[in-house]
Amino acid sequence: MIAIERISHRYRSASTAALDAITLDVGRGSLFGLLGPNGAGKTTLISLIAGLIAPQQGQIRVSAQTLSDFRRARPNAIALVPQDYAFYPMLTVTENLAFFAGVQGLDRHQQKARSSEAIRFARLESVARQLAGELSGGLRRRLNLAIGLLGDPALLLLDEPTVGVDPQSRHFLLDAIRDLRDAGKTVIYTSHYMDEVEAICDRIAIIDHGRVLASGTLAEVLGAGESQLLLRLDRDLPQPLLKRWEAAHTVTTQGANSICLTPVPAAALPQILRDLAAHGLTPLALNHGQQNLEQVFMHLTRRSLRD
Ligand SMILES: Nc1ncnc2c1ncn2[C@@H]1O[C@H](COP(=O)(O)OP(=O)(O)OP(=O)(O)O)[C@@H](O)[C@H]1O
Repeated sequence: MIAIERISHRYRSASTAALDAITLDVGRGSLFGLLGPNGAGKTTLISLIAGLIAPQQGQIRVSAQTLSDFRRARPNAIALVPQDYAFYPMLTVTENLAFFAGVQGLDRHQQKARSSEAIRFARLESVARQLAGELSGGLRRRLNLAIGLLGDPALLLLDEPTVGVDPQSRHFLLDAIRDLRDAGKTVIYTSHYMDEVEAICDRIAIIDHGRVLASGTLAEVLGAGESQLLLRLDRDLPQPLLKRWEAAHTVTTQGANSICLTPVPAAALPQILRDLAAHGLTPLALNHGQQNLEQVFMHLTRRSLRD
């Protein structure tokens, strides 16, 4: 549905580009996760897709049209649910929805129908008459989402929709996002939370410093990581063995007597076990396999998602 072709963007006051020749394809009806640490360029990218800022280089095509032609033909088809709360705290939930439905140019009948539908979908019935500024963090996020749904968008852009919410609302929001995808909407979703992205997204892209480091299905991106061996031993690793392993692997300490070796192809396991036996060490726990998304991310960026 969306083809992002070599999009670059540099803010006026910035010395480096926020986006540097980003190319991505997002299929119709898919749930696409954009992962990256602070400052990676996620918000800039979805602001470009939403048409809030104009691309300086490259182009975005939606349903085979240029973004501006698509937006002109279907002004409400792309909705952005921003990171910040985008409603009036002094208005009630219902008044906010009525106001934003009006902004979207819906007629009276549509305003009523779409507001009721958004309240129902976000399960805001019990707080419909409450001031938005008095809602809990989770309910505010749900109101943000409800406002984004008023125009019945085909493409929904969600910028960190679960930041600062309680576990129950987080669960609700993730289920709701999945339901939107199941109803045929295309959803692009940015997050710091690996577990969320692993749980709900069909495809993901890891971005950092404005570049795509990996993209594809979860299995494809995980496949780009290295195999690793996590070991918990009955005592400290002796220096000679550490030196020997460091010649073939990256060895990191993970806590008392726990270490992680990467890369460790399956064929290297028998020798590692022989090394342990030769030094009189007993593995208390041993876990060999693929890295998870967090580890792949660290491997690709050399930093944690929450730096
Ligand atoms: N209005 C602006 N003017 C100048 N530089 C900006 C502006 N907005 C963002 N940037 C810079 O552009 C880069 C990308 O920022 P962006 O907000 O897109 O990242 P992000 O991945 O969404 O980060 P976060 O998770 O913190 O929201 C950063 O280096 C940021 O400092």
